Amino acid sequence: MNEARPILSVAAMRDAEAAAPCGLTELMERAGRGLAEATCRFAGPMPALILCGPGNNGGDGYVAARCLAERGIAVRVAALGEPTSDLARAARQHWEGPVERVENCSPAPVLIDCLFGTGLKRGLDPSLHERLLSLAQESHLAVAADLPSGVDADSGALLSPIPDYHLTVAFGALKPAHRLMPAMTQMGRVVVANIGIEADRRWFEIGTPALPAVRPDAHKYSRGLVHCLAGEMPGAMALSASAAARSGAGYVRVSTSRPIAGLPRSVVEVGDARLDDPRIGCILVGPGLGHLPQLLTLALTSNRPKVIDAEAISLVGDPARLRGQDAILTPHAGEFERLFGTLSGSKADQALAAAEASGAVIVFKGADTLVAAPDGRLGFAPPAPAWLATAGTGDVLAGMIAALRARGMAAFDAACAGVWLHGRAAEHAGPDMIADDLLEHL
Ligand SMILES: NC(=O)C1=CN([C@@H]2O[C@H](COP(=O)(O)OP(=O)(O)OC[C@H]3O[C@@H](n4cnc5c(N)ncnc54)[C@H](O)[C@@H]3O)[C@@H](O)[C@H]2O)[C@H](O)CC1
Ligand SMILES: [K+]
Repeated sequence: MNEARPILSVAAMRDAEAAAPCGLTELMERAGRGLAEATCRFAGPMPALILCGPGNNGGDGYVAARCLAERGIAVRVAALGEPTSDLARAARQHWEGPVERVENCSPAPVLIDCLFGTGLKRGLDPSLHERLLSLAQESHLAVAADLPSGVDADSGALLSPIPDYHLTVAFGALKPAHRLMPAMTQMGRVVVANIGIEADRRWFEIGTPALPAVRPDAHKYSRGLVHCLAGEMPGAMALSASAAARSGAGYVRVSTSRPIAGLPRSVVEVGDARLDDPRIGCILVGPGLGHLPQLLTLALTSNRPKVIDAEAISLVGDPARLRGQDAILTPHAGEFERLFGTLSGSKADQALAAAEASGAVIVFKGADTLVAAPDGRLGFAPPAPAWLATAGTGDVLAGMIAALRARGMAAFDAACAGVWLHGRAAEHAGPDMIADDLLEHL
């Protein structure tokens, strides 16, 4: 797997800052320098206006102003008032230029927002967010330092309206909001400035997967047998089974009571089949299931790994029923709520709570898909095209994950890999794709 980018909550970021051997002053210096560097690369030598807030996000702004001025860029600074933290006060003192007032400063081609970062506690006052929106509107490029001011770093919620940014420079590590809705869609390109902190890697952005190699002595069973349980609407399982076959499973079979149209000829249809067959690498139940709870019950009687998708998720009834199962669940928001109820906290908190309650790997789908493991690992999907939001793409994802699991990947790794490949397949398929088209890009 490519070096996955770590994601730190506000609390984890504070711990990492405190543990940094270089000290906080140097961290701020590196953050400000990284912001100036990224802005220059992105915007070139255009004149810039930096808005500085009272805390350390503002401190980064004063450092960036000094660095931009050293590069010969025409930079102005406007502040909300005097800095309130010692670090920011020191950074302010090292800025030798004038400091204007945010309320009445004039705009510039590049706007750099250093008003608030991870310390935001509530939405900006209406007059301030209006001012931010209008200064961004009058600029050519808007850059956010760490986070757009108005975004809750842990949940991705907008505490007050923000403009659309072209660039967001995260310091040290991504924060959950960089990969959560709705904030993630307004940040433009997100880059991480390395400031030399040691980041915990239990939460991370899902990166390019390392897929198991096909061994020279492979045969169809050793490459992974996926057993699909077709339900009342077998078209959905045709998509899943095709996706499993195209995702490298050695053998895909579907148990069904009637012929299924649209299956590749390599996928085998069977009547009754034993589900305790040790050759089964993964069972898939849910796509097109309809009201056949007995098929879920059947799947749960087997000790084989399983992917539980779609209607089957709601039919589980009680998350505790999954304890001891080697299961991956792939709910969208509605299915998630039907099984787990209304959980509190951010989407990240909810995904982790669901994984803990069920003992299963949870793929909590959406524009900001998360993969949560019961042991606390959490993968955040990199942004995927919005045109994935169409009927049947979930069936394809479930089939892909089942194949990767059957190929011997661990449940959490298979789920992360499936989510990543699904997003990239959609990029290749293009905006006019339907779910069937994804199969040609796996
Ligand atoms: N992560 C690192 O290693 C480093 C991060 N740095 C930067 O510091 C900010 C976080 O700084 P902090 O001082 O904790 O918070 P803020 O600057 O975001 O703001 C805190 C300040 O603002 C007040 N406040 C909060 N919300 C509001 C509001 N809606 N209206 C008015 N005032 C508000 C709050 O009470 C505080 O006084 C991080 O994002 C990085 O940019 C450092 O560079 C060091 C390294
Ligand atoms: K900011």
